[in-house]
Amino acid sequence: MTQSDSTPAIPATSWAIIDSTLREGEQFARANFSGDDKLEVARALDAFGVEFIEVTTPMASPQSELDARRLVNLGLNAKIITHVRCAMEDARRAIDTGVHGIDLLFGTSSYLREFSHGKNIEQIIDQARDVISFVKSQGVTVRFSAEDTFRSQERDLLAVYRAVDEVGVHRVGLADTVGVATPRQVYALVREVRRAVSCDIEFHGHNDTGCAVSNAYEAVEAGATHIDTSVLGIGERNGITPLGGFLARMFTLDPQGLIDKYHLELLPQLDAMIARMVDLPIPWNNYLTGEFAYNHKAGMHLKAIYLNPGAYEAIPPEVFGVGRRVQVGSRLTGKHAVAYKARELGLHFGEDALRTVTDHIKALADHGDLDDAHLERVLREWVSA
Ligand SMILES: CC(=O)SCCNC(=O)CCNC(=O)[C@H](O)C(C)(C)COP(=O)(O)OP(=O)(O)OC[C@H]1O[C@@H](n2cnc3c(N)ncnc32)[C@H](O)[C@@H]1OP(=O)(O)O
Ligand SMILES: O=C(O)CCC(=O)C(=O)O
Ligand SMILES: [Mg+2]
Repeated sequence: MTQSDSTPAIPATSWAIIDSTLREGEQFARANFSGDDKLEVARALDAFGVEFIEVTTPMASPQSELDARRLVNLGLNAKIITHVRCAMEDARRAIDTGVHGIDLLFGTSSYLREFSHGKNIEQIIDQARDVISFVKSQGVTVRFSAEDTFRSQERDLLAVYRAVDEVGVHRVGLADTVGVATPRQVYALVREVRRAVSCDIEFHGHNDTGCAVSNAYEAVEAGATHIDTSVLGIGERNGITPLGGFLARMFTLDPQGLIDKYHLELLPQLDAMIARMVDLPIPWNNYLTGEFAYNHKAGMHLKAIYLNPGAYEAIPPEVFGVGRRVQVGSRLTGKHAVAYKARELGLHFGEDALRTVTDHIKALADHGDLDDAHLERVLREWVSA
């Protein structure tokens, strides 16, 4: 049973989405959004109701800078944030675009300290203090994230997070940059950071080991307030927490809360829009919107599905604007499913005939599943046979 009482397991009001399709998503191999694409994506995310939209740094290229300005000028409800290095020059350029918020990052793992920027923890803290103070002085919301958090030393992380909290950062970020964290590690570290700082906490999780959704969930359970997503999960390598997957996870914990917060029925359009822009199909097993996400086939399932779809569905598909498919013409079918299908066609079989026609369908399906037209033909032939 989904938990739909007045006290949800994890209230949807306790977290917000920072959708990074226009930042992390732009780092996906097949993404090369035009300026107009970005406007379309931002408007669609805003109509859906995400709270924040993260966009590529204006440092990346002249077009990126122009696009950031255009996105800010759309006047959406969603707040526009840009994602920049923890450097004064980047912060200045970001503020100049008029964005509502700035996401700063600095790698704290030995990998990134050695091979990316070459700074030690003290230097990171000093630079973070300066840049955060500057951004705050401009009246802009600022977040600081320790890139590659889960391969960083805990004592370094806590020193950095405490230092930026003291200078009044609005949010700290934990980033599973290479997708290596386990759900239990995410829970434990977010819990630790929750005790160490008073500001909000953001989580950004990659999917290299298939844990992006569960890690985002654990982060929220441990006290994270903001979760990074992208539509279809697009991002560097195999991507990050997908918007649809994260919402599916959270829906079961507070259905009404999600319905109140977002236009969930617009998810199929969002997924289809990004699939079109990156010129790839929506994966067949995609959360909620995959072609077969609501396909029911086995006879034991079909019997119950006809009586109450909730028997084999955690989330009602119509809430997310999708439909279910009931596949009756396979060797796994059962008499209840065949009887329902027959009734839909206005046909009625007695008990013995039903058994016989069901067995006949199974035997036929041993040579390949029957599509709807074939199934109908068989049922009509056998009812009069
Ligand atoms: C995990 C992530 O996804 S992080 C976000 C990644 N996003 C991007 O990289 C956005 C697109 N990037 C770009 O357009 C470019 O990389 C730019 C404009 C940011 C920088 O371009 P370039 O000056 O040509 O440098 P390049 O990309 O080759 O190298 C990265 C530079 O950033 C520095 N750097 C890396 N991380 C940080 C940081 N957190 N804070 C400050 N500087 C940093 C590196 O030291 C290096 O500078 P250096 O040459 O002085 O050593
Ligand atoms: O800034 C962040 O928190 C995340 C940056 C990023 O994309 C990553 O670390 O994978
Ligand atoms: Mg990332």
